[in-house]
Amino acid sequence: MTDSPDRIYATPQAQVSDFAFNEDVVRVFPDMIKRSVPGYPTIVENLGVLAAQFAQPGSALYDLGCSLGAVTQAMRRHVRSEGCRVIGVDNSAAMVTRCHEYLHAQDSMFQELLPYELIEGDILALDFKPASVVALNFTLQFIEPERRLELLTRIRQSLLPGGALILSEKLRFEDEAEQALLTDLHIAFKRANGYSELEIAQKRSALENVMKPDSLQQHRERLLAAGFRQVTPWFQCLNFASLVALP
Ligand SMILES: Nc1ncnc2c1ncn2[C@@H]1O[C@H](C[S@+](CC[C@H]([NH3+])C(=O)[O-])CC(=O)[O-])[C@@H](O)[C@H]1O
Ligand SMILES: O=C(O)C(=O)Cc1ccccc1
Repeated sequence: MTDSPDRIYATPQAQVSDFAFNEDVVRVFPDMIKRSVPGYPTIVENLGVLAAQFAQPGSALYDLGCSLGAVTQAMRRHVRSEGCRVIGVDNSAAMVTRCHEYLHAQDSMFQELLPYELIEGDILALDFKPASVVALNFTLQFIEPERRLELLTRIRQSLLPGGALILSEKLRFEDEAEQALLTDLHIAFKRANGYSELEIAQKRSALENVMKPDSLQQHRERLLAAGFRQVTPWFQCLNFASLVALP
């Protein structure tokens, strides 16, 4: 389980196919996400701290679109509330298989971790248990835009008093100049992390039809429409942000 370097887009492809969370991506995912998402390690670690703050005894903590379980691991390390369990959900079989291995490894390294459950399935079809913490860490942007409100409404309905939704996303900016500046800075971040111009361009084209970021205002309005009463950004690094939404 070493971090294999991401070279997926390093060679020219005649036609770049749509990005998918398949076995090739799973193999390099820890390296890919660290080198592509500014602030990712800080967000993940602090998600554990936030989860500990909002966790209610005897409730479920969801990691929706858990990939390899980085957020699940952070929650298991930080949360001390009695009778909680972390439920990781992802619809990529390749991710879930590898996620099991990472969580077993965590179990062998630490004691007194929260129990966990992994579900291979679509978060749009999930039957939510009463939850105190729900994390959507860079997952909502991969959900069809017209289904986002329905998902957030179901999350809101499953949240217990004192709980929270933590939503991390790549942001889009309505102001053209701001969008251009932060896009350029994100490309500079990728370049600084060793990605070539070809890798950056091919990945951008692979993500075009698959990942659809919203603006902060769209997120805020949709969260309020879903029934959340307070929406507070707690982190932003370039065009990547994380919000806490309270029921
Ligand atoms: N409908 C769906 N149902 C379930 N899973 C889904 C769905 N759509 C996409 N996914 C899953 O959501 C994850 C998004 S990655 C999350 C990173 C992680 N949270 C992390 O903190 O490391 C974000 C990124 O790579 O930028 C993938 O594993 C998909 O299979
Ligand atoms: O690479 C990008 O441009 C991104 O916006 C983030 C990302 C990170 C990992 C998988 C898919 C998208």
